Amino acid sequence: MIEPFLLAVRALGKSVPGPRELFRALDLDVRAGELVAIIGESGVGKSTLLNILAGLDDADTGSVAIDGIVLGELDETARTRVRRERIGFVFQAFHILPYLTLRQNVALPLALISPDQAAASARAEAMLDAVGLGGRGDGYARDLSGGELQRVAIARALVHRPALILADEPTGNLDPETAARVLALFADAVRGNGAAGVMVTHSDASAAIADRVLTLGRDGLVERRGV
Ligand SMILES: Nc1ncnc2c1ncn2[C@@H]1O[C@H](COP(=O)(O)OP(=O)(O)OP(=O)(O)O)[C@@H](O)[C@H]1O
Repeated sequence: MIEPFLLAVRALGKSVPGPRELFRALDLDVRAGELVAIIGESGVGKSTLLNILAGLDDADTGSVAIDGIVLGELDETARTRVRRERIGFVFQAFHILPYLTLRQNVALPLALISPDQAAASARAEAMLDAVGLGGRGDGYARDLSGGELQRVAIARALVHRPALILADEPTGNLDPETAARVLALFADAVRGNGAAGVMVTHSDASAAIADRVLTLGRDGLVERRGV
């Protein structure tokens, strides 16, 4: 059977020590080129869900399939490979490594999966250009503003053309104008690359750019209407 969705999540359940159930029977389908925003109160489990989608955390029940590959059926080595090759992650705190140049930071996901380091470096330069930081590749994180750092983080998440792009509060620390620019870039990247995008956010402005807005609660994700 051909899976029509790039990301297909079925009957996902997760509890944390307490014990406290975060969610159960959670389903989510995201098509190629579609950007979904997930909102919900603090502590409902949004970041936990994103980490499960990325294969960084395990669900208690249910399954996550990326491009038809079920993460739970893979051993750790295979799961790491899927994560490296098919997933781009924009973390809230950027995670730009301070001792690497910006070009090396952006090239890193590609350098991990490709032996052609020169090509990785050239592609990183093109990505920096695409996020408005052309010519800054030799610089370091300490030279950048918060908005610039977030743009580097987006360039790095996209450099290896991942099928699934995940973002945890991608505009969390940015002023409204910079946030709008970063969001537009992110949405273009998802749609332009035919990727599936899932973004966790508290911001209405961020949610507004998504194709669908889903609220996370105990019973899973519920579509918000009339945005
Ligand atoms: N490993 C763990 N052990 C114990 N509790 C955990 C663990 N991981 C997450 N939690 C708890 O699960 C809940 C969900 O956390 P999570 O960070 O996913 O929420 P969130 O919706 O992203 O919140 P916020 O919007 O505040 O970032 C929190 O109450 C958190 O303390």
